[in-house]
Amino acid sequence: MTATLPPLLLIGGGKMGAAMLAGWRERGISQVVVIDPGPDAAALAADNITVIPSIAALDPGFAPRAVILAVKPQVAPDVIPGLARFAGTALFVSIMAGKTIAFLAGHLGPAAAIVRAMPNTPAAIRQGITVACAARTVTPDQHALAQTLLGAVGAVEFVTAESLLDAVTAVSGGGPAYVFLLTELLETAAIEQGIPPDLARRLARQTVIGSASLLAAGDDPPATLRRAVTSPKGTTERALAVLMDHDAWPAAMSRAIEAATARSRELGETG
Ligand SMILES: NC(=O)C1=CN([C@@H]2O[C@H](COP(=O)(O)OP(=O)(O)OC[C@H]3O[C@@H](n4cnc5c(N)ncnc54)[C@H](O)[C@@H]3O)[C@@H](O)[C@H]2O)C=CC1
Ligand SMILES: O=C(O)[C@@H]1CCC=N1
Repeated sequence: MTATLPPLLLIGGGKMGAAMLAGWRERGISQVVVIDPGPDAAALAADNITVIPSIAALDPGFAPRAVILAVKPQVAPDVIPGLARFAGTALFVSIMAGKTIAFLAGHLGPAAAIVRAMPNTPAAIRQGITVACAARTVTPDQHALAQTLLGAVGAVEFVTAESLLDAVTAVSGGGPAYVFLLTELLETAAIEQGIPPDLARRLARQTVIGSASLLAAGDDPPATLRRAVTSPKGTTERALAVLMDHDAWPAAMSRAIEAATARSRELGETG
């Protein structure tokens, strides 16, 4: 495959790092070095992909055009200072929850070109959505590179207000977890009503898969699709009266998103 991506340095080859790496491979990579000390990281090695345990093992001649930070926010203070030498030449893309552009610039220097981004796990099948915010130091070419790198795993939206990233982290960053919890709860409730566990699992799973596919298949808003299920005086209406009670799902979802947004801000300040 013709390489379309320049040399890249990926810090952290865990769930999100590996998902992005897979997306980049589809685009055609020239060279990617992955730094990850974890026992599973070696499995990421492939043509044009080298895995090393620490920056100390990096070939001093390697000149990445972008450094992608995909470690946990708590690890950031240990790894970022060692990357400052690339700040004059490389774009930095961080997907770490909470960690602000100012925090990164504090370690990399005020001239560093930094994009803070928040993807989500459907990135693993190129169905993710990422919201990104670029520092003023990012050049148009680097902006385009960030779009390409993040766009390799799904849709990308750039925003100018970085403060939105905390709420985005709560909504779409963590969002898949809420959908999976819904699937788990549906299965449990099915079993409570006497449905055999195997069938309960398949019902819950395929209902979520089918519903998401229906959403993807057209332009109808979710409320329209919901109403299409809800026959007047029927069964769904009874269930929705419970779930849509103000103190039930609407309040719980608001509280959940508020709590996650606050935690993202906290991660920015402490870790
Ligand atoms: N999991 C998710 O749904 C999402 C996670 N994120 C963010 O992505 C980042 C990574 O999260 P995950 O991939 O879920 O975590 P993960 O735990 O799967 O991956 C983190 C990787 O970093 C490696 N690592 C640990 N110390 C290191 C070091 N000193 N140098 C290099 N690598 C090191 C670990 O071995 C591991 O492979 C986090 O900052 C998280 O906030 C962003 C969007 C969604
Ligand atoms: O839970 C977390 O902190 C990360 C950020 C969004 C999804 N997972």
